[in-house]
Amino acid sequence: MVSDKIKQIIRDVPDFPKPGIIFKDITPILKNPELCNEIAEALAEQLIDVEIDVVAGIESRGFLFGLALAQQLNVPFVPIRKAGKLPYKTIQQSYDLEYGSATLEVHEDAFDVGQKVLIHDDLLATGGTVVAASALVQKLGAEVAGYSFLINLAFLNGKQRLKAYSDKLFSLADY
Ligand SMILES: O=P(O)(O)OC[C@H]1O[C@H](OP(=O)(O)OP(=O)(O)O)[C@H](O)[C@@H]1O
Ligand SMILES: Nc1ncnc2[nH]cnc12
Repeated sequence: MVSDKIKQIIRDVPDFPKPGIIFKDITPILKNPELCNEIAEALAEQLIDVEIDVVAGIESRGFLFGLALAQQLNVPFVPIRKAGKLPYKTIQQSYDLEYGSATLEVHEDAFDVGQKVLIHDDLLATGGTVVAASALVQKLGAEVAGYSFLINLAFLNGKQRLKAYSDKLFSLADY
């Protein structure tokens, strides 16, 4: 199964980027094109019953499979980026994550009012990052259609924080 393959190939790096964090390193996945294809297909398969107009991926690891997922679903892709990277007019949202804090931005014309936006990232930890992304989606008058991750660190209970936006949460490998 794809979840077993992901768990086998991921590298745990203790104390990165801070003492006490066990970092889930997905770079070994990227060296395996067959598994990358399988993951993109499995992400799309999980979403078969979800109405989705756009996939939004979060910089940077959310870009890796976000575009592949959008192509599988045949819908547009929107990059949600860290502050200062997007060239046109943006809106911003600051947040805390498992090991720090940051600001996310999206172009102000990224979504149309009422569009159903699937938020994709590689990993759900505390949920701070995707909550900020959800706030950006809502600020532009669009709706969060659901969330898609390769990995859910379920012991950190990020899911609880997402319920205010959508209870549709999909992941391929849970810890
Ligand atoms: O659920 P949270 O506690 O918010 O943490 C999850 C976020 O942390 C990581 O990103 P990071 O900010 O390290 O950036 P990167 O993708 O550029 O490595 C990961 O890719 C998620 O976006
Ligand atoms: N433990 C972790 N491993 C990889 N990325 C993360 N983002 C937040 N927590 C993480």
